[in-house]
Amino acid sequence: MPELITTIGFFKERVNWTRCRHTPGDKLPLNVQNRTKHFLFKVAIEYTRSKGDAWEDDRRERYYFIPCILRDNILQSRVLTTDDQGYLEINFLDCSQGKRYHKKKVTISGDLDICTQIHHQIQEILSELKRPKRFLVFINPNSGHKKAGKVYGKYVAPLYDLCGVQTDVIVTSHAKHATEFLLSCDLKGVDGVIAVGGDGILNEVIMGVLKRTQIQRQVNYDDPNVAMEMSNLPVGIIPAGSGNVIAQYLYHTKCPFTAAAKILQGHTLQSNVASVHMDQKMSAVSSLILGFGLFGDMMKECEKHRNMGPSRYNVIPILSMMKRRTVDVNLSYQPMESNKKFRRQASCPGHCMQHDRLLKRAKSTSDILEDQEDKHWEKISDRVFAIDTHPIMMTPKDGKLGPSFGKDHLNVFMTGKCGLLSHVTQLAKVKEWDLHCYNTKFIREIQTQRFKIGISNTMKDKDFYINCDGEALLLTQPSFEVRLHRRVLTLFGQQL
Ligand SMILES: Nc1ncnc2c1ncn2[C@@H]1O[C@H](COP(=O)(O)OP(=O)(O)OP(=O)(O)O)[C@@H](O)[C@H]1O
Repeated sequence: MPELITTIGFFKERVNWTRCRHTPGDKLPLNVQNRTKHFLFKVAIEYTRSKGDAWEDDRRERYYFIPCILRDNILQSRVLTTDDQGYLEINFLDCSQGKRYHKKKVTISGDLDICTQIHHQIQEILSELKRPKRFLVFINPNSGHKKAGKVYGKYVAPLYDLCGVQTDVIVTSHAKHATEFLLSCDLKGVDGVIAVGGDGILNEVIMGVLKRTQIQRQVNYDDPNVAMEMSNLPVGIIPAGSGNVIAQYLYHTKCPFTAAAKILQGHTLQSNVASVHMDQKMSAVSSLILGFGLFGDMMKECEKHRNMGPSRYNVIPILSMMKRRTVDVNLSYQPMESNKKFRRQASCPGHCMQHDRLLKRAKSTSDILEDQEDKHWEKISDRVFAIDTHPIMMTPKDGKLGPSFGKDHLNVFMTGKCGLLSHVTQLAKVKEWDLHCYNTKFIREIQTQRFKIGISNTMKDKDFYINCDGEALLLTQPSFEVRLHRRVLTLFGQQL
């Protein structure tokens, strides 16, 4: 048995830590108030911390601080006995130190019946929480530092074992293995799919889950005119890759234990994806970033240097910037209402900043604002370095840009001609998620749910790439189409 300290705990406030008084010899009262957001103890407890603590030796007549366990943070409990004495061990998630979770254990000692009663109440709470019980897990041994398997073994498997969660683990043997597997496997009884690795393996899982849903519901996902249906099988990511951007968005940290715990807690949100269509096929889906031009080239270079590990992302982008090239593109898009309003404002006689900006743009580019044949598409021809969009939109939050899931449109950013220094400065601001990072004269912003990009005839013999969630996708024809599918993807995680 662990060493125990006898205290009486009074937990009345909605705080993580609260004051409790030691009263030796008091009979253990049972009062577990668990019906609200917090799991509150009002019991005499004997308490140990998993890490040593200064007050461990001091057993009498003083105040102690004991964690109050949030209902959502209970992991597991069990009753232990020695003669007439009962011990109740509760494992829980401590989130008192920032955004990361830590596993902690509290041991309550006292009358066996009372311990058993509390244990049953905890089991009741756990069943009310309706947490996932079984996961299908894909580990990409090639991700990041090639340690995804170790990460899973160290941080995830022990937690799920402790909580009695069943896992079917597949270590991928080749690229696209996860997608292929998900299209044909039996998912009966599976409450969620977990990718262990980077954004690339997550993308493969998402592709598999979404395609499977469309096939089951007879939706022709290859046709960009057709909206995809929602997949309600949640997908989670244990960060073990190089970038781990989506994990940061969903769990607010790149800590694999925290990600595993948050997936276990079972909170989900609906997210968007953008489909990429070429050659009458859906070539890819993006749930994070879609970048044509500079970011496509950059990702192609990064892939060539995969042997450098995650440090490739520090070096290769600089080299790619030095070699940046422009592309002559024809972009067609279906404008959102806000774009139409923007156009109306420009045609009115009043003076405003938007008015001025649009007039300048009309003079300097060959915008064709209204396609007579199909009035729902507008066209722009321009020479650009990059065209990017983010299915998880970045919106203002606490003085920076932060992720927003499930928005009703895509913001498409076209980076036009600009000096190298200005471009580098702007990208540095994007990296910092500065509020004004796209607010510069060489970037044009369009709001749309669908757009097409065509490369001008003079450049058709060159290779171009799309950065799709960190993977480089080669253009197999000189044009492609992108369509937003709103809230079709269920992800484990929470909006900040
Ligand atoms: N067994 C495998 N062998 C080789 N490649 C694989 C295997 N399993 C998956 N892949 C591919 O590895 C690529 C990269 O994986 P992943 O994104 O997980 O790691 P990463 O690139 O290091 O991380 P990040 O995307 O966060 O930068 C994916 O495109 C995936 O197709």
